[in-house]
Amino acid sequence: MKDESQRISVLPSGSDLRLPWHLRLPGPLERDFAEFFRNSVATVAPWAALNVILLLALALALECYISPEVAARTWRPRLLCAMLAVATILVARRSEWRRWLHTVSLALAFAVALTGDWMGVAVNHPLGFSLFLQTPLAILLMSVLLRVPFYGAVAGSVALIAALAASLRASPHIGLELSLVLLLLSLASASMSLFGQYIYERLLRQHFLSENVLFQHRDELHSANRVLESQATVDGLTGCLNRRGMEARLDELLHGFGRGGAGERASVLLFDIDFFKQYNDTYGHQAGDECLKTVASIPRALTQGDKDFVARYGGEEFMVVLANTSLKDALVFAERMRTRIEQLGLPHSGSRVSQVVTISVGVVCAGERAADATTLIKCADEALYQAKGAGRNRVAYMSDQGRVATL
Ligand SMILES: Nc1nc2c(ncn2[C@@H]2O[C@H](COP(=O)(O)OP(=O)(O)OP(=O)(O)O)[C@@H](O)[C@H]2O)c(=O)[nH]1
Repeated sequence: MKDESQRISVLPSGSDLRLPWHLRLPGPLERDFAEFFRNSVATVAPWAALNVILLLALALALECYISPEVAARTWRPRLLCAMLAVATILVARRSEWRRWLHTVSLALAFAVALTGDWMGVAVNHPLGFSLFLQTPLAILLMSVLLRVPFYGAVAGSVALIAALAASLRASPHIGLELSLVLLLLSLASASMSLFGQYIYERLLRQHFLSENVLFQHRDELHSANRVLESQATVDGLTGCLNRRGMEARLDELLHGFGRGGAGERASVLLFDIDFFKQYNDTYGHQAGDECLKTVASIPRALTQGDKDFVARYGGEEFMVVLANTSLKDALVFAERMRTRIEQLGLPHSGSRVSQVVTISVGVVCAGERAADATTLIKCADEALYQAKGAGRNRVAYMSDQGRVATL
């Protein structure tokens, strides 16, 4: 039951994915989102800016056609706007300048609206009021095309509408009614484009948040799996591989034979502590556990190869597998291990062979006539049995001919 709840807790929960109404993401996610947002806007911003340049050119052409005097006043402000549009294209395309994208986009929208206001006040022509329409167009440009972030677009829209109101008041050619119509149009444009911008940014943030949370949980899931995997193959008391881990590693090693993996040899050493039952009876089960841990630390310290390993085969029985090791070398290892454990000097008054803890070892080598894991373990067990029978605290081995001898 406990395991099940732990497993479920690594999956995303609803609260991880809930985006607040004000759109702000928690902590560093907000910074990451800003970059993600800028990069997504950068792909459309150059086309939006190009669109602005074309419209500015068309407006100027129309002004030249209707009234060359008006065009003589408006070409400079229109050129300024076109230059800012070019700057927007450049900033969007260069990744090292991209952090300025929203600032330049805002500057372009302000330039379009404010030059419109200025021209509307300066130009005296029956169609001059249309110049004030650049404000609602600039608001649309800022939110819908250049995708300035929502709060920037709100502030920008308020400032542009205030500037329009001031310009209309200052204009000697525009009456109150027309002023109200123009203001209403700008307000309508602002409310619709800001609403659209809010929805768009919300969807984008939600998508970003979901992906991030899922990635995060996937990583958590992977590390939890790694922990579970190691728990399933490692013995909790000694830190050696458990029997399941041992079987997997030994199979892997033996399957590598003939594929140039770990060479064509491997030696298997099976050992157990002499008179361990008496040790438990004398010193208690807990001291027995400590003794197992200390004894296991010796072969773990002695094994060096990547493919060598030590496993707790069961109870007080351990297995050492030495990859690419001949019988001769395995016997040297076994003898060294036996001596080191004896030299630990762990008192064992219940033992009938020594005053300290000792081990008996059975060794077998999988050579050219490579055996399967079961046969190898059976042979090592037979050798261990002989070591016990020959008086314990010694190493016995099975030769290539299948004969058992003690050292
Ligand atoms: N403390 C402790 N004891 C264990 C553990 N696993 C097995 N044992 C004990 O190990 C003892 C093994 O006893 P036996 O199989 O009779 O072997 P032995 O007394 O070592 O005798 P020989 O192997 O013939 O020298 C048993 O008493 C088990 O209870 C463990 O995890 N902790």
